[in-house]
Formats: sequence, C-alpha cells, structure tokens
Amino acid sequence: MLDTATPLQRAAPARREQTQDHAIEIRGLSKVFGKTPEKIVPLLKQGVTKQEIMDVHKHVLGLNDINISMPAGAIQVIMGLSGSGKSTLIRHINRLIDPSVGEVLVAGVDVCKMSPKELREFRRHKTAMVFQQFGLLPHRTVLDNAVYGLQLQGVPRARQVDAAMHWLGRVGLSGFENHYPHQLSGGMQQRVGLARALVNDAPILLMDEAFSALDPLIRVDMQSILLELQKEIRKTIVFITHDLDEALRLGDRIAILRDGEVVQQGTGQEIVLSPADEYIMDFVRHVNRGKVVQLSAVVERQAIPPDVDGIELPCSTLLETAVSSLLASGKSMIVVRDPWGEALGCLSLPKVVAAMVGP
Ligand SMILES: Nc1ncnc2c1ncn2[C@@H]1O[C@H](COP(=O)(O)OP(=O)(O)OP(=O)(O)O)[C@@H](O)[C@H]1O
Repeated sequence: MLDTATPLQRAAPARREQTQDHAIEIRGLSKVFGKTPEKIVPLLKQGVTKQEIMDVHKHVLGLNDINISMPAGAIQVIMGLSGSGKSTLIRHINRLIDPSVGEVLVAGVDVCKMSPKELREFRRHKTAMVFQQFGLLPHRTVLDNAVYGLQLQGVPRARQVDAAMHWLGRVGLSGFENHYPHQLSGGMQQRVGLARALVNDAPILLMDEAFSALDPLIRVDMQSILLELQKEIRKTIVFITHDLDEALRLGDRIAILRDGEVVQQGTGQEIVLSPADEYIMDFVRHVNRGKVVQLSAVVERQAIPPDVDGIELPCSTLLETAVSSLLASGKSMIVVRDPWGEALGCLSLPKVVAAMVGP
C-alpha cells in the first residue's frame, strides 16, 4: 500500500493535539512608522501610495493590509526582497511591534490585546525564536545556551539539562555540550540556536532569516535538519527568507511580500505553476520544477489501459523523484494514484520530463 499521507497526516496524534490550536491568522494588518500613524491609516483605504506616504506625509509604510492564514503544525514561509516588510511582519507575531491597524490571532486570541502579563506568558511559553546571527551568549557553554529559556522559566536544573541534552543530540551536537560558541563553526552555532529554541517546547517557532548567514552547503544541511525534525515536532513555524529556493524547499505555504504587501500566497507548486504577475514570474523563471511540481499537477484523468506495464506512484510524488523511480525501474510508464489508491491516469517519461522543463 502506498503511503500517500501528507506529513501533517502522518504526525503523531498527541503532537497534533498540542499544535492544532496554534494556527496564526493575520487579519487586515497595516503598519505605518512615523509620528502620527493613526492619521495615515485612513489614507491607505483611499489608495495613497507608499511613495506619497513617504514624500508628502513623511511616514514609512511598513506593511499594508496583510491577510495570511498560517496553518498549525506547518511551515509558513514569508519571502521577499530587502525592505519588503518580512521582519516587520514576523515581529508582529510576538508583538515586538504593535500594528497600526489589524489583528494577529494565535489560537484565536489577538496578541495585540493581551495584557502585559499575558504577553509575557505568551512569549515565554508559546513562542521561540531562531535568529540570523544565532544570538548565542558567548560566555556560556553550548549546554548553558541551550537551557537558557528553561532557566528563565525557573524549571529545575535536572529537567533543563535533560531537555537540552535531548535536543542537542537531535541536531547532531552530542559531545559538544561543554564547548563555547566561538569554538564552533557557523553551522554548528545555528544548530545550538535551533536546539535552544526546541528546548523551550513552544508550539510556535519564529525563524527570521535563520539560515541566511550560512554557507550554501551548510544552509542546505540546516534546511534538511529542520525538515526532518518537523516531521516529528509539527510546530507552527514562521520562516522568513529572501531566497526562493529555500522558500520552496521549506514552505508548506509561502507568502511573497513586495513593498509591504502580499503579492501572492499559496503552496510552492501553486506559485511556480501560476505566478500572479510579472514580478513573481521573474522570481520563478529559473526554479527547478522537478523539485516543486507534483505528479498531480501533470496527470490527466483517464482510464488505465489494461496492458500498461508501469510503476505506481502517489500523485504527491515530485517530478524529479518520479523520473528517478522510473529510470531505476526500467519501465516506461507511471500509473498515478490518488491518496485513496484510485488510479488517476498514466504518464510517460517524456511527459514528465516536458513538465519539468516547463512551457
Ligand atoms: N522602526 C522603523 N522606522 C521606520 N521605518 C521602518 C522601521 N522598521 C522598518 N521600517 C521600514 O519598513 C520597511 C520594511 O522593513 P523590514 O525591515 O520589515 O523589511 P525586510 O523585508 O525585513 O528587509 P531586510 O531583508 O533588509 O531585513 C522598510 O521600508 C523599512 O525601512
């Protein structure tokens, strides 16, 4: 029987219960920086441009009418070039920034309306951050960096150490507990950053350009570690990046920002196959479709000929994987099955390769 379940469906029930309430809803959120943002907000509805706000009103439009539903237990990527508003947006989620207008609902509760005590609890127990520059304390060992959050929470030392040892092991740092950050490479330091965030066991992980300071190969390694861990931890992860390949690799969903507005959001496949405008088209032009597009997007519903001699693959299979499987099998056709095992149609090798190349 083919395993056609999505990673979310495969997650352990207990973990799903823990994370299912931690969806994040950003609704009608705008942020204007300046002396009197409340005077600028009404102008946004009248269509005043970012440039006019800057030139005429001497304010900066950071974000304009952002609406994003971030599913619980999934990786939501926020992608955009420098100055598009990514950091401003992620900082609203733990209310390091207050919106000029709009709501940030976490588990249905508006973060912007929390009392100082509620906000403190929320930040401490519900969210953890991984920073671009790692944010490790240089005079603390790896272990003491990893326990830091639990120490603040007043958790007994033995439990702090247990949790830290577990997560340091999971990110491949067993044996490095007594090293200091300066004794580690950048990639290893960011593993500590990730372990420290996981030690807190918060359901929401906020990762602001977390892998952007790393060399390309190390960066891909870190992405693999995160994806592997996410199969088990099923956190609600908000991941900021300016890199499309990283966005496509990590994001269950991706929102692309430009000049403080969402230009397009959806799955990587949706964005690559149906770019919303020229701007997005330019972004996705050089994407390796084989790593993004699934058989489901290519197969046409048709009856399966009785004598077909092919391999069977689930419709969620990526084109690149499908080609490898086909070549390894020595056969010439793929029978594509839906998540319930029903045959949807057949695909030949040339058809799959043509879909990888694109129009
Ligand atoms: N405190 C602030 N005061 C005034 N303008 C600000 C402030 N913070 C951000 N901005 C402006 O808001 C816009 C969005 O900035 P933001 O830092 O969120 O973008 P970004 O996509 O994260 O960029 P980068 O990738 O360079 O960090 C920019 O025009 C920026 O100059």
